[in-house]
Amino acid sequence: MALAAPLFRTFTYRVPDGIAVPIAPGTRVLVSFRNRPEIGICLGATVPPDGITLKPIQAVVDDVPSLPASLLHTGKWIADWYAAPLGLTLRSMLPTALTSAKAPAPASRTQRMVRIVMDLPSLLQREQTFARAKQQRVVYDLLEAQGGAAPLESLRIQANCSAGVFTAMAKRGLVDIRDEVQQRDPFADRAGTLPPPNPSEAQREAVRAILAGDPGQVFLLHGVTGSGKTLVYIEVLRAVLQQRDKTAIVLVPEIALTSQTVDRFRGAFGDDVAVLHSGLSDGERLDAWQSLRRGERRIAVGARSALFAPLERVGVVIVDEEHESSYKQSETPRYHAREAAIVRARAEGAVVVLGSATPSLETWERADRGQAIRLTLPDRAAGAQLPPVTVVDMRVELKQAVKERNPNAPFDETLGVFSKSLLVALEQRLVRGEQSLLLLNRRGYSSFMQCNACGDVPVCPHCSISLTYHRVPEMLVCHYCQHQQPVPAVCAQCSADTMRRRGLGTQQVERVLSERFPEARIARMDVDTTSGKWAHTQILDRVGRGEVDILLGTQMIAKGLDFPNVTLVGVVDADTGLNLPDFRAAERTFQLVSQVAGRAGRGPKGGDVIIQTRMPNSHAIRHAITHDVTGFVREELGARRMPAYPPFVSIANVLVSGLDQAATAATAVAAASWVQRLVERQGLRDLVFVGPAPCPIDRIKDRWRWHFLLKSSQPKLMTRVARYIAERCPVPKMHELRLTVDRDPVSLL
Ligand SMILES: Nc1ncnc2c1ncn2[C@@H]1O[C@H](COP(=O)(O)OP(=O)(O)OP(=O)(O)O)[C@@H](O)[C@H]1O
Ligand SMILES: [Zn+2]
Repeated sequence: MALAAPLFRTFTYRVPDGIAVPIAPGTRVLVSFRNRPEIGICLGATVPPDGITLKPIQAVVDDVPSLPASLLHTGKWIADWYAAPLGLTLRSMLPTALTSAKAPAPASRTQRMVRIVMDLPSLLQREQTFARAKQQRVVYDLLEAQGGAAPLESLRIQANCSAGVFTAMAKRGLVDIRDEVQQRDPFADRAGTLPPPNPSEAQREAVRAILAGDPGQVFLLHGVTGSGKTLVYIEVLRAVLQQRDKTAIVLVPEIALTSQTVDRFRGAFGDDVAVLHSGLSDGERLDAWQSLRRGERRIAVGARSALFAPLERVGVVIVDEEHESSYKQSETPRYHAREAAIVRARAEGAVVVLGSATPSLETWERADRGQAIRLTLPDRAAGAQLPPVTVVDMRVELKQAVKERNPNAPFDETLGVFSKSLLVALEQRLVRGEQSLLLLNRRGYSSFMQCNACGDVPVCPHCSISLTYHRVPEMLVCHYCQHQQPVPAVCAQCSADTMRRRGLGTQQVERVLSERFPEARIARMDVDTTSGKWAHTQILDRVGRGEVDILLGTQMIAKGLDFPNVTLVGVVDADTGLNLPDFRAAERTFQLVSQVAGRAGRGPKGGDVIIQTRMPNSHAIRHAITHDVTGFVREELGARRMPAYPPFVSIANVLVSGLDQAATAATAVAAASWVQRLVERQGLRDLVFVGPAPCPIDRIKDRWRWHFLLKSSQPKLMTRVARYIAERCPVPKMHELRLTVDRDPVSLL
């Protein structure tokens, strides 16, 4: 039996009289473990060794196994491949309500909401209204950035103020406060979408090929942005459900950001769709799970973990935007949902469709090797064209601007933020009543502060990372641990009053924009404006209804959005991720820039893309400009051969962390030589070893971090070694030292 403990072993219990045998594998049973009631998952029967008294099972909880054979198989594969304890893995595949020996608490149905009732559009009005009420101003600005309404509790935490501030604002008639029944699952009753259009010949061809696939066959559906991949999915689902009487799983990167796509599935299949999203309470999640289990709903749509939907007779597993790194789980079990999807589909005899306009190098290679069939949608649907892309070299732009600048004029804040051509293009859109999207993948106001005299940069006391300057509310914030501290008036090192803000964040772009275009309706979408449960969906719905002229945001706005009235996409700074010390930096940048560019010109009005960069010659940017995936992949694959990186080798990142710097370093060095000895003893020639060294971010949340990398061209060997390390590598029991093995990591920071 498997129990949810961080141990690489299984447990044996006795089946007492009165409980029917055999108990089917995948069945939940109640046992006593460490003197506490726990839910265990039966794996099978064994012959117990002589002379050992076994504890009895207390009860069998399921009448049919909670984990059917294909899921149990997938769980075992995940535990094996990613070197994770089986019990923890199986637990993470089931809804919380099913793995706790206690009943789930009912979810609270109401929450206190704050809404703006008095509009203060101009800066002057705001300065007057909030002359001496600084905290009220902060709350007001926060509310506005979140679309005018937000839960009181989340605002209070963000503004770091007392509840009295809200009461005072309500008294002044600025906001309204009331208890509202929490919006129920917004996917349960969203307005229906139009019936899907008729598929084009290219789409029909892809559907035919997928439906003709052998059981377990993997397809790469490579369709340019706006080519209508969703319609291909819908037609495949229709055939699988109606003609073959089977079920289906659809994975999307993040439900909140892909509400449009989800709406289309619901529009086509109505209540046959169970939407599994993170906003569900434990009870709601259980309901959804059971409706799938009983066969009342036949399509599970959700992020990563929807892969574990308890469906039987699965005919197809679709992974939309398969290149997204959110498919990798960042805690144990550290599985990649795309890879696990292939394993489950094989066990079910289902086909797999991996869809993307910018496929991952792993999937591209898989198709090159013949392990996936490549299907291509080369053109946009309904005759739309891919938008032309203009590049602005911001180095040249700035030089020019400085040269032309009138020394007597006041400092122009748009300098260095917007190029002339982007400003002109934005202006045109506003005049024509069209919409624009602006990407800047950095939240906050300024990325960091620096002393002009001594060069000192305030860093987080808990992490090796500079603090980001936030203006609303005004704070220095750590983006890794959420630590906040007041903005220093003088330098902590040299006491000079010369602290300057450097680097651009979304809050600053929003401010510059609203000053430059005071009449424009601007919405900002980043982590800070989307803390409310349905905030993402609300912002996107407003864009869809035409209530937003300019949507500004981080990578959140680059995922699958389909708004025909968006005729301009601007990338404020394409270089934010390009210099990260990670072998995937170029791939990520190429995908992000290509994806956001692909949001433009999806309707009959066409569209333009303007990309601002200081590195116009990097291959990530060059190929994104021409929408050239093949060109990018060819060049990037070349760079991954020497030194070897995925997809040419399998890698595992072994991370050692702990509270004491010296002990962490010593443990990492000892672990590395332990592995080195293992490699030598076993004569493992196909195992390359890099490190140990401090991680690029060598401290997060007070924990020091060291790592070393293992590379091998033999996945089986990697599985054995990774597991051996996770299970056996000695780690001293002090300073909270911890060793984790991250197989196929998506980030090396
Ligand atoms: N055969 C068709 N005829 C008319 N319109 C279509 C057809 N197929 C798709 N469309 C429309 O084209 C638009 C783009 O489709 P969709 O959002 O599925 O693209 P996509 O391939 O997922 O793109 P991306 O990768 O950029 O998200 C949608 O508005 C869709 O309704
Ligand atoms: Zn921190």
